[in-house]
Amino acid sequence: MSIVEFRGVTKTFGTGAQAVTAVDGVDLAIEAGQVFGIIGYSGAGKSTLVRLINALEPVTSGQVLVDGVDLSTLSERELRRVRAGIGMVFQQFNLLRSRTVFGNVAYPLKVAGWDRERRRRRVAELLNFVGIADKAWSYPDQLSGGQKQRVGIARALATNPKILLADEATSALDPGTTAEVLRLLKRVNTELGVTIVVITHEMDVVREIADRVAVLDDGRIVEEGTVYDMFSAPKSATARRFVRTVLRETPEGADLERLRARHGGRLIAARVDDAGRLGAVLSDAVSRHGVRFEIVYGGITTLSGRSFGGLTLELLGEPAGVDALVAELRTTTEIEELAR
Ligand SMILES: Nc1ncnc2c1ncn2[C@@H]1O[C@H](COP(=O)(O)OP(=O)(O)OP(=O)(O)O)[C@@H](O)[C@H]1O
Repeated sequence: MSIVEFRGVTKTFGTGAQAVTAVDGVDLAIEAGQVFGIIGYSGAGKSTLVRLINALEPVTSGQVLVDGVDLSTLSERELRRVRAGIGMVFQQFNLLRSRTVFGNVAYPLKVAGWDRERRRRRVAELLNFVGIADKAWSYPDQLSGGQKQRVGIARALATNPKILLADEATSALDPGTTAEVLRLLKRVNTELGVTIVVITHEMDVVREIADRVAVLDDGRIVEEGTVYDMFSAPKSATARRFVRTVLRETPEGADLERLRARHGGRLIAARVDDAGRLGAVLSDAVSRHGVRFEIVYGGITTLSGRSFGGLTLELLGEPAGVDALVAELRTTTEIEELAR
C-alpha cells in the first residue's frame, strides 16, 4: 500500500469564468520510505498538491489517500490526527521570531500536550540530530538561513511524523547551504525512515536526494519515474528542459558555435552511462578506423550511484573511417551529430 496516493485528483479554485484548475486529474503513488520529488515551474500546481496531502484544501474531485485512508471521508478531528503525522518544511522557514530555537522546536510538542520534561528531552535530541544544539537559546534572527532551516526541520520532526513535506525548502538558500540541508533531509529519510515529498523547481534538488520524481506541468503529471530514468531518457518536453538545466553534456548556442569555430573535425555528442563501452570503442578508434579523437566538451557525474553524462568528441580522420567509427559507437551508446 502506498503511503500517499492520488486517484484522479482535480482541484479547482473559484467558479465560472474565474475558475482556475490548479491540479488536473492527477494519479500518483508515493511508497513509504521514498524521497519523492515533485518538480514544476511556478504556477504548475505544486503547492496546491502539497496542501491536498495534508488536507489543508479539500479536493474538487478524485481521492487523496494517506496510509490508505481517503481524506474526504474523515471528520475535522480525524484530519487533525492525519496532519499530526505529516511534518512540513517551508521555503521561508516560518519560525516564530519571538521564541528561541528551543521554543520553536518545543512548540508543536506543547500543542500536542507533552509535559515539560519530555519536551526538553525531545528537543535536545532533535537539535542534536540536526546539528544546532549550540544554538538552542538563540533567536531566529540570530541564525543563518541554513541554521533556520535546520530548526524548521527539527520542528517538523518533533512529533515523529511518518511523512515530511518539503515545499521549496532550499529555494531561499545559497548552493553550499542547500547541499547541507539536502544531506540532512536525506538523513531524515535513511536514519529515521521518514517518507519525504520534495516540492521544487530545481532539478539539482531532485538529483541530490530523490528516488523518484514526477513532473508537474499546468496541473498535470506529464512524466513520472525513477530519477535515473528521467535524467537518462526524459520523455516530455518539460522534463527535457529540467534535465538540461543540470546536465550540460551537449553544447548548445554560443558554446556550440565556439566549438565549431575551433574544431574542424566532425563533432558528435555521446551519452556515457554504466552500460556503455564508449572508452573501449574509442581506445581502438585509431587502430581499427584510422580515426583520432579529441574530447572537447561534456562531463560525467553520478546519479543514484550510477555513472551518467555525455561527452562531445571531435573525430579526425578520413570520412569513411569516421563513418565506420560513428556506426560502431552507435551500437554501444546514444550518439548525436552536432551538424554544421
Ligand atoms: N487559493 C487559491 N485561490 C485561487 N487560485 C489559486 C489558489 N491557490 C493556487 N491558485 C492557483 O492555482 C495555480 C497553481 O498554483 P500553485 O501555487 O499550486 O502553483 P506552484 O507550482 O506551487 O507555484 P509557485 O511555485 O509559484 O508557488 C495558479 O494558477 C494559482 O494562481
